[in-house]
Amino acid sequence: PYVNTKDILDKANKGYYAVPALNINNLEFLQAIIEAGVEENSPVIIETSEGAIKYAGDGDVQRGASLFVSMVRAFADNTDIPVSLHVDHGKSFKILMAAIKAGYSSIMIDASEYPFEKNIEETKKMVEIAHSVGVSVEAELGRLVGIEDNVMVQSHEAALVDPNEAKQFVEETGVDFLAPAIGTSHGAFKFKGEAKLDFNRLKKVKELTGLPLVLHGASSVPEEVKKLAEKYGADFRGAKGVPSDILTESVKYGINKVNTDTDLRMAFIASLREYLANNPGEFDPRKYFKTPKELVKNIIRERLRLLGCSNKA
Ligand SMILES: O=C(COP(=O)(O)O)NO
Ligand SMILES: [Ca+2]
Ligand code: NA
Ligand SMILES: [Zn+2]
Repeated sequence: PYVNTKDILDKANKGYYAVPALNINNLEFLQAIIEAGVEENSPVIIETSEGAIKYAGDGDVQRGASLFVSMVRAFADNTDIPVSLHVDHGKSFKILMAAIKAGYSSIMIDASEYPFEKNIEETKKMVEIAHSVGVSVEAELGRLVGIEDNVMVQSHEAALVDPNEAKQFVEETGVDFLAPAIGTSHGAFKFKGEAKLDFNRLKKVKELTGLPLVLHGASSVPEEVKKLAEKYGADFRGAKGVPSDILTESVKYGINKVNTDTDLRMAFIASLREYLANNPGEFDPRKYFKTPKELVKNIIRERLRLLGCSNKA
């Protein structure tokens, strides 16, 4: 069934497990996600960035949002696993309202680049609107280093979450789930040196808020995917993600939603490169998209098991 993201995350919070939030821009990634969720009997959270909504509607954001709701509901209304649809990194009031109007389960209002008080003000406004029509809300505190969907956040601006601010933020905004910045960043090039997250801050934010918490920039960049892509001409030198053991540790300390976009993209392109290199005469998309979808599904299945949400549908 099509559910509210809050329902999925409140269960995960109580059950001490996490659910991946998986970004899509087209049909093929959605098919892979649903198939993996059904095979693992796991809830799944589908999310779309503002760029995805513009892409799907060719710039018409209401059309883009409505298209994604129709696509996701076509699967969700016909399967036994809980499925929700979420706006990732919402910053535009117009896009957030289009998504609410279209029937999204939840939205993220990302006002994390503003000063604390303005983040509270922006988030509070969207919470009031979203809650009035039963839509749940995610917000972000602290700033991620890295490329946030083509917006480069200078590393000197990166500020990890202040746990005491988190308590005040949650109380004043009424937000349903929170993304505390604890050292991850978006994209495939996350750590200069060794991967390290600030688990002390994470534990404090959990103690002080009790809310389901979100890890952004959680892709692992699996070595075998990187190697496959590079074997067929990709240049992913320096790509490095969040190792699996650090992901499981973050779940132990209170993460319940694990945003995963880069791993799906890398898997798809690695397998597509391999297929095209080995099938130079092929031009049927049902053929050349098939094995990429399979690899994406396998990556997702592994992630569902790692996060502990298999058989939690
Ligand atoms: O945080 C993410 C995705 O992060 P990755 O680039 O690590 O997949 N989306 O909001
Ligand atoms: Ca942000
Ligand atoms: Na999000
Ligand atoms: Zn993110």
